[in-house]
Amino acid sequence: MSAAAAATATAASSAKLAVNPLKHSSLLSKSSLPSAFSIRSRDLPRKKLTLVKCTASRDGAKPTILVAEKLGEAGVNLLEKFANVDCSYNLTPEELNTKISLCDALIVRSGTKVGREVFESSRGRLKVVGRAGVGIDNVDLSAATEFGCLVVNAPTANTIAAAEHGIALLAAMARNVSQADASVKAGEWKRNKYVGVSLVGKTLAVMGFGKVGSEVARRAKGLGMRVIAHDPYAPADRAHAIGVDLVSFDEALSTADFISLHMPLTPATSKMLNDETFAKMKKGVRIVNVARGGVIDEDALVRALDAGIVAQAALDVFTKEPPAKDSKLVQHERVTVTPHLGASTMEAQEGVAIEIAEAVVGALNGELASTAVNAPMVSAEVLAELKPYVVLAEQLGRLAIQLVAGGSGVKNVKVTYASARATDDLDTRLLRAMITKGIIEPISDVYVNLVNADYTAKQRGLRISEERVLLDGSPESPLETITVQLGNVESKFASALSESGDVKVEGRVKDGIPHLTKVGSFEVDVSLEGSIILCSQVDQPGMIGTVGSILGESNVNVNFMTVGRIAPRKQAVMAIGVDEMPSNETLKKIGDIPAVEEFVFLKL
Ligand SMILES: NC(=O)C1=CN([C@@H]2O[C@H](COP(=O)(O)OP(=O)(O)OC[C@H]3O[C@@H](n4cnc5c(N)ncnc54)[C@H](O)[C@@H]3O)[C@@H](O)[C@H]2O)C=CC1
Ligand SMILES: O=C(O)C(=O)COP(=O)(O)O
Repeated sequence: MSAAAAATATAASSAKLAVNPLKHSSLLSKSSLPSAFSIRSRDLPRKKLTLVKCTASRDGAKPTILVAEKLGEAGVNLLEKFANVDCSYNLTPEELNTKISLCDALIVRSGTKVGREVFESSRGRLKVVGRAGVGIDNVDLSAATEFGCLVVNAPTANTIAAAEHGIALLAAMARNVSQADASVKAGEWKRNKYVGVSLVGKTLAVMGFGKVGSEVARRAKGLGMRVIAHDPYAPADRAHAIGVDLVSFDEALSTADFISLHMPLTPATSKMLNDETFAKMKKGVRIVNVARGGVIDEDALVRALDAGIVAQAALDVFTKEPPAKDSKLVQHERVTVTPHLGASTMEAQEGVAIEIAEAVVGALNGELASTAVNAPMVSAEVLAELKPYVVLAEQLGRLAIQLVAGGSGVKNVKVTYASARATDDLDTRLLRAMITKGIIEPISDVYVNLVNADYTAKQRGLRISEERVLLDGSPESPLETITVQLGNVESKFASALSESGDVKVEGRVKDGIPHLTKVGSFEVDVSLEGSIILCSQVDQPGMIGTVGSILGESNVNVNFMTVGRIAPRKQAVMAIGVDEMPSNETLKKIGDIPAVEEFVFLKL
């Protein structure tokens, strides 16, 4: 007798009427297909792949999107085709917190602080924050992630606008354009006072060689400048391709005549220009900032200007926006300022509005946003290939947890991916998140999605270890099998225990459809759609017919039936896929069949 069979014998009586206690209720609608054992599962209605779906559209109602800052018309039009759109600008933090509990998505630019209180006030309804621009320093990403709220941005549509504004400020500063303009308008004509400096032949240090930085570099080369760049993460060959040398931070500071800032504001870049770093600069350096005010210690900049270390500065961004009217920095006569206009061109605003509207609508529709900031970004091709495996992963998690007696005690999850693909050619983040979702959602009120899966698992003390088994053969499909094992648990269906005592289920994708292929040590084959009844019995003739008749009499449509057995006439597990939920009475009749030792009903 195998270990599983032995366990079955002891657990059999207590598990006889194991009815699913789960709250998950998304049953497939009743199929119009005839009740026969040979129905192909691909004929059944398919579930949509849902990674971060909003609650409102689950009920069929239109979602509500709050647009809290001016967004280009084309973007608003796009949103209105899909949702109720509330364009309310200049909200106080209190007004925003009140409104947000009625919204599924929020769209902001740089002027709205989306802090923890916003997510708390939304009470779980807010599913997407769209940042209509690049910098997401005004959004509390950890709070968003904790609350399972996806944050997306529009990272490309304003790149050129920001780069052009950087160049505009560079040239305007070097030639005192704004000061001279104000002077002429005040009735003066001071040609000697506003003599500038030339750009050609000067060294420009681009700090942050990303999208904007590299476009600034390209344009500055066109103006005849020597361009160097500092960026700890940028590839040297990309810089070389446009004739730029990547240098260290200190070398950039000490050799530059002009410094242009293009890194994001992060804890690491906060106040990276400060008293100490200004002291390393060439005397008379000129600084342009179209990144974020916070990357400069503004008081230190005033000191550096007064000390003559910095000859001039041109600033589009400030630590606090708008800055105080009497700000020494803003009022400094050698400082040129604009009110955060980097992204403000007609073209960029139109582009950004469309980019963010598409991302937000896509996310509310459950699509994986390619501009997600707090969730794995997976390309459309990879996602298309992984789609059935993502469904398989969630269903295996859902099945495994339902096989555990008192499911909430689960702490250890082992996932094994068997694949002929090289390790770095298989992105398991999505699969892990979906297994986590499948395990946690049936036993809690937490809504798990791709955004908060790892965080939620950690919070609940769920340790998920992943293992790869490298198979021989051609890696046409990304995966052969996924196995989910829950360790140190008791099962309500003892035959689901592996030899090592874990609850174990294995599945694979066949013809694009996820299948359950193993329960404990028993090989089965049932498509993962609808619900499943697992019965353990001594293998004998007539079992399929007996169970089939009970289900048929109760008008429960069977879509699949298989029997996995250790050996003929020994222990067997029968897996029955059903389209409808059988009544308790029907389940009891199955449990009362003398040969049935234990059974369990599992909802997908
Ligand atoms: N003033 C405005 O209206 C606008 C401002 N921006 C700001 O410009 C900045 C850059 O935007 P993109 O180029 O689109 O972003 P990006 O992500 O393409 O580039 C940022 C670059 O900074 C680099 N970086 C990170 N830490 C660094 C460090 N410590 N030192 C040097 N480089 C570092 C990164 O490796 C990356 O290459 C962002 O802060 C964004 O918010 C962007 C658009 C408009
Ligand atoms: O995209 C960015 O990072 C910007 O700074 C642009 O900000 P804005 O959308 O104009 O408030």
